[in-house]
Amino acid sequence: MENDFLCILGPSGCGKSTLLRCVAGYEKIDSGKIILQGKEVSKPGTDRMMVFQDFNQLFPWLTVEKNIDYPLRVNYPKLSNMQRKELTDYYLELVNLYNFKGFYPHQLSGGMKQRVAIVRALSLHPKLLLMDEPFGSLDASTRYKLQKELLRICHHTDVTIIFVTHNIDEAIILSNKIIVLSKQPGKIADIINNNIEKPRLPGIPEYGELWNRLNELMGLDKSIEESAALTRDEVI
Ligand SMILES: Nc1ncnc2c1ncn2[C@@H]1O[C@H](COP(=O)(O)OP(=O)(O)OP(=O)(O)O)[C@@H](O)[C@H]1O
Repeated sequence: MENDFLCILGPSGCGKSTLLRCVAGYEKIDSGKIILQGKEVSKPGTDRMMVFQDFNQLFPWLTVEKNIDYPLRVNYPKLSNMQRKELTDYYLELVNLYNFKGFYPHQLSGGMKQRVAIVRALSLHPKLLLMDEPFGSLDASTRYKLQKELLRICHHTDVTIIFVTHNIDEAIILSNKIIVLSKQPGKIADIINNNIEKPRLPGIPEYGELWNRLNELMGLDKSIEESAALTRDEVI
């Protein structure tokens, strides 16, 4: 489906990244098939672009602008310089980084690098944007800002996102649908439609109910209240 947001949620080591890498075409699968719009996936392609957790996925020797321009030049050689520039400018404006186009990756914050990586992937107009814990290395407040930013970006594209996370809150805040994997060996524990109205705030009763259900499906033992208390204690 176009413009869908699917989260793959599961505890550490259950095979979330492996599943995503299979969809990307990076891994050989032992059995079964991955079909995208009627075609079997057998190798990587620009119809499925990946964004990783690692901040160092940009080319360090190229400016922000050139980081977006280079894949466009390689994959769409018929685009003129002007067309590529228009596309690059459009995507940089989409993530409010136009003024940073001359910067090199080492001059950007982690959150800014991830935003460049997201629009670099989107500029190739993939059907699927595959995201492997892209905000996992960010502090809580930047992570929250980028989650909101990602939802905003989604409104401007027709891409479908498959987003891997082990963070229950992240899955609830972002997704329309959640595939829950159980502990290793990972099996699909359930597929859940997430229809909670946005903005999804932890105080809403449906939020707490879904949180506890996901937690139980993942085979974890803490309730949302215990988890919040733990976080408070850690902060104190
Ligand atoms: N279906 C599978 N068949 C064979 N090996 C698997 C399968 N799923 C996972 N593995 C192996 O299990 C290990 C952990 O998998 P993976 O990194 O995908 O887990 P994860 O859920 O993404 O973990 P984390 O959240 O800690 O990143 C890897 O070595 C991977 O090769």
